[in-house]
Amino acid sequence: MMKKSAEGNFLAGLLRAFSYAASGVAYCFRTQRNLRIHAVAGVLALAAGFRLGLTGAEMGVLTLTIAAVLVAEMFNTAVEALVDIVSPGYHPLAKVAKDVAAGGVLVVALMSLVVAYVLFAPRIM
Ligand SMILES: Nc1ncnc2c1ncn2[C@@H]1O[C@H](COP(=O)(O)OP(=O)(O)OP(=O)(O)O)[C@@H](O)[C@H]1O
Repeated sequence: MMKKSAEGNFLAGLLRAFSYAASGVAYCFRTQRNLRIHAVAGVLALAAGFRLGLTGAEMGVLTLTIAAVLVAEMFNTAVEALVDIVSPGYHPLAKVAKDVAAGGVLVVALMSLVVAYVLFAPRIM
């Protein structure tokens, strides 16, 4: 009896954690235009990958690259929210935090263009 209720608590906790995480994803999609643009670009890239016959490993690399861009956008959103709580007024370190988080998104987005070129250029040319 005790064991069953412990399992129930475990499952309920797991479900609760999942629903918090899902609401974080939903928040980002609702409020972040760049994330929506990146997600659409990612879906188009995956469709093009299937159409052009990328191998399984290539599709894996493409998927991980798309995920890296989306995750960077989400962490950027989290950093922005934290900075806005901690430092609603101007602070040079708040600027550093936001600029570095945005820079991380820029780096991974630029690298994703390189990955797209390496994967798609040989198929297209
Ligand atoms: N509290 C602050 N102190 C100092 N500089 C800030 C502060 N808040 C924002 N900034 C500067 O303004 C820039 C834009 O900040 P903002 O919060 O508007 O983010 P954003 O990049 O426009 O993101 P989004 O439009 O997705 O909310 C930051 O990158 C940073 O350089």
